[in-house]
Amino acid sequence: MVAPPDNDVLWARALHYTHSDGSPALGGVSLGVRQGEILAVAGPSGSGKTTLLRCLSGMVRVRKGEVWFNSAPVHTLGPLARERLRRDRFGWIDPAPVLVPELNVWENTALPLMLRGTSRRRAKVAALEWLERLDVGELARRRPHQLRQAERQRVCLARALAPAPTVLFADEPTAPLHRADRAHVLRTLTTASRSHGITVVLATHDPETAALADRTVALLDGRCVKTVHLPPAGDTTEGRAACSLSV
Ligand SMILES: Nc1ncnc2c1ncn2[C@@H]1O[C@H](COP(=O)(O)OP(=O)(O)OP(=O)(O)O)[C@@H](O)[C@H]1O
Repeated sequence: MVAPPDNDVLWARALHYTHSDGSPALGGVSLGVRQGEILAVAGPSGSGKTTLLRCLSGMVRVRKGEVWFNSAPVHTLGPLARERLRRDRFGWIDPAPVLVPELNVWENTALPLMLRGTSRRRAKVAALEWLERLDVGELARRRPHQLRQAERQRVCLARALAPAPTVLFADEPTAPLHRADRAHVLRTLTTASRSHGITVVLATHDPETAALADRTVALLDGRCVKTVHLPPAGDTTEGRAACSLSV
């Protein structure tokens, strides 16, 4: 077993995954994600994006292949160790906003921090800061059922960012949003990632969303078909769109 290159925070080699009913999902995916990078995983519906994120984050154990986080072999960890890794180092955003209905907005946002051992007081401060950044600070005392879908998704984003995860996995995070909300949420996600050095693995089938990433890995039928490298973030939008291919 050979450890991954030092500059990759996350690294996968020859990942295979077949669902319990026999449906094939990944057929030998290899990739590396650098510290602080925003990597888009693009591809049509059913291409394996969600499954890849679930394997990389340790949510499911890969059937064949390797996943490394820094120098830790995630593929050999047991369920408890993977759970701890997800709690302490990773964040996750689902396509549909899922919040605890009995807790108000700031309590939902503070929850991952408190699970990590942060005091309720400090977790509340961090939660309120992130809710403000996402323009939902005034909703802090409301319950999830009192919010619009787009507001709930912003709360989910605040909840994922508040603990400053090393890697944030975002599975179609703007799927339930209108165009204007989508742009705002994506801007917040990319700005937060760059200012806090958070690595983001972003599954999307939307080319506009993928264009915000530093690099895109395209999947088709569970296999990587190409990698698109974009110029550094300081370049113009036109420059970023003119990407190079390294198949
Ligand atoms: N729980 C499951 N049981 C069986 N097959 C599944 C399951 N989840 C996904 N699949 C199948 O695995 C393949 C990959 O699915 P996956 O959800 O990873 O793709 P995706 O690119 O994220 O798609 P989408 O954009 O629609 O979410 C598809 O063929 C899908 O039908």
